[in-house]
Amino acid sequence: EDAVHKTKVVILGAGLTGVTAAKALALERNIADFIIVEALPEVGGRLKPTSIGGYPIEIGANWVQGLGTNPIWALAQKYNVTNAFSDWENIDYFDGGGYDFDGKLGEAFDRYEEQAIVNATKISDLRQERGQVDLNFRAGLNLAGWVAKTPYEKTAEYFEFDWEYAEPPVQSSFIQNINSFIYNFDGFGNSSNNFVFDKRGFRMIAQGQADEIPNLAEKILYNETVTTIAYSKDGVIVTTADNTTIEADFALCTFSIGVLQNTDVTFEPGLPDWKKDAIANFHMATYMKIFVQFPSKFWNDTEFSVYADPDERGYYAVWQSFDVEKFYPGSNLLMVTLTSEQAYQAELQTEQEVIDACMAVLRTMYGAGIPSPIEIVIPRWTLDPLFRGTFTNWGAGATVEQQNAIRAPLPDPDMPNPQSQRLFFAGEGTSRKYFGYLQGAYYEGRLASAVIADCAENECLTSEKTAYSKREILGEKEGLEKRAYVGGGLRSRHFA
Ligand SMILES: Cc1cc2nc3c(=O)[nH]c(=O)nc-3n(C[C@H](O)[C@H](O)[C@H](O)COP(=O)(O)OP(=O)(O)OC[C@H]3O[C@@H](n4cnc5c(N)ncnc54)[C@H](O)[C@@H]3O)c2cc1C
Repeated sequence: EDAVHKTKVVILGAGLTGVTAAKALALERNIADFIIVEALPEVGGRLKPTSIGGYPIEIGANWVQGLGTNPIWALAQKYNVTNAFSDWENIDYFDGGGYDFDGKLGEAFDRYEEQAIVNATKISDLRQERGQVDLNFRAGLNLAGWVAKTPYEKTAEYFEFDWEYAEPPVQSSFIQNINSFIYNFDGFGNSSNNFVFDKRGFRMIAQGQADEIPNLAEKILYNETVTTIAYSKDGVIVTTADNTTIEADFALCTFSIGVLQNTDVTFEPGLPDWKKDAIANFHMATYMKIFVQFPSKFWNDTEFSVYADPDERGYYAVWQSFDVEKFYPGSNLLMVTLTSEQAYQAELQTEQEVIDACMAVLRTMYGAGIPSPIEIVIPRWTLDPLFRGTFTNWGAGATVEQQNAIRAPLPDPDMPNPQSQRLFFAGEGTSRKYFGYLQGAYYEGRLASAVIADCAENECLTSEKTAYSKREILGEKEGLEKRAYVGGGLRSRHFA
C-alpha cells in the first residue's frame, strides 16, 4: 500500500535551510504539525563529511566565512565544531619553472588586492548610487584599471575571484559580487575565515539543530526522492519516487537552484514564466575540492601553494596543505580546488586521469622526484541530481527583480486572494546578500518559516507586500540590514 501523509507544512529537503526552518517552526512558532522529506538518509545536504586516510574532510561547505555576528559562527560554537583560522595570505608561489623566485605572482596578488579591488569597489558603489545598470565582473575590473595579461595576473585574479565564486569574472555580476564580499566578510564585524575539520563533520550545525526538534523521528522521511510537486490555491501534494504522497496546506521547497534548473522535479502546473526566467538566469556554479594523500610530505609548511600555469588560467592553481600544525600534522594531505569548466571536465574523468593531471602540475611545482599519491577523493557535485553543482553565483545580467522572483511563493503572489499562497521557496540561492554561503541558507530558512507560520495563522502576505518585501522587513529585525562595516582596508566601503 502506498503511504499517504497529511500535514500542515511539508519541508522539502533537510539541508541547513530545511532543518533551520523546521526548528524555527517547532520552537519559535509552536507549529508541531510538519513533515520533512529528504532523499538522503541523513540531514545536512551540502554539509557533507567523508574521510581520507582516516582524516575527516568536507567535500561540501568547509569554511565559516565571516565570524563576528555570522549566525554560522554562533552555530559552530554552540555545537563545538572544531575549526581553525585559515590564513589566505600564507602562500608559496609557483610558476611553469617551479618555485617563483622572482616574486612575480606575489606582486600580481598585491596589485589585484591593493588597486583593482579597491577601485572596483568604488566604481560599483557609484554605479549603485547613480542607479546605473550592473555589468559583468570582468567589465568592472577593466574600468578599475585591471587588465590581466600575464599568467601571474590571471592567476592572482583567479585566486581572488573564481576561487571564491566558482565562476570566471565574465560570467558574474559586478555589483552583486562586490556586495557579496562586503556582506559576508565585513558585514559580520570580523572578516576572518575559519576552516572546519571535525570528525563529526561540519554537518553538526544542521544535525545539532535537528536534534532540538521534538519527536524528530516522527517528522522526517528519509530516503524519499521527491518527483512531483502539485500546487494550487488549496494546498500542495508532493509525490516521491516510491509513490509516497504528502498532502499539506503549505510547502517549503529548499532544493538548490541547480535542481530547479533541471527536470528532476516536476511542478504541476508548470512554473510560471516569471519564475522560470529567474531560475534560468541564476548560476549553479561548481567548486570541486580534490583531496590527495601522499606517502610523504614533499612541500613546506605554508598553508597554500598557488601555481600560475603558463597556458591555462586557473589550471590546478590553488593547493592547500592540511599537513600544518593547526590542522593535521603528519597527514601528508593536500587539497586542490577546480572550478567551472575545469571542474566539469574533471568530474567526467577517471580517478587515474585526475591523479595524472594533479601529478603533472605537482611535478612542475616540486620536481620530478615526488612520490605518487596513495589515496584520492574526487567529489562530483554537478553530476549529482540532488544538487547539480555546488552553490549559486549571481550571474552577469541577472537582476534583483529576478532574485525576488526565485523566492516568491506560488500560486502567483499577485493573485487577488493572498491566502492562496501555498508553495514557498528558500535556500542559499534565494538569499540576496548571502547567496552561495551557509549564512544564506540559515537566514532564508528562518525567514521562510516565519512567513509560512504567519500564513498558517491567516496572515498571508498581501499582494502589495510580496514574500520578498516581507522577508526584508523580517530581515531587518534580524539585523540583516546593518550597514556599519568595520572591516578595514581592502574590502571596506561606505553605504549611503
Ligand atoms: C563544495 C562546496 C563548498 C562550499 N563551501 C562553503 C563554505 O566554505 N562556506 C559556506 O558558507 N558555504 C559553502 N558552501 C555552500 C553551502 O554548503 C550551502 O550554501 C548550504 O549548505 C546550502 O544549504 P541548503 O539547505 O540551501 O541546500 P542543500 O544543502 O542542497 O539542501 C537541499 C536538500 O534537498 C535534498 N534534495 C534535493 N533534491 C531532492 C529531491 N528531489 N527529493 C528529496 N530531497 C531532495 C538534498 O539531498 C539536500 O539535502 C559550499 C558548498 C559546496 C557544495
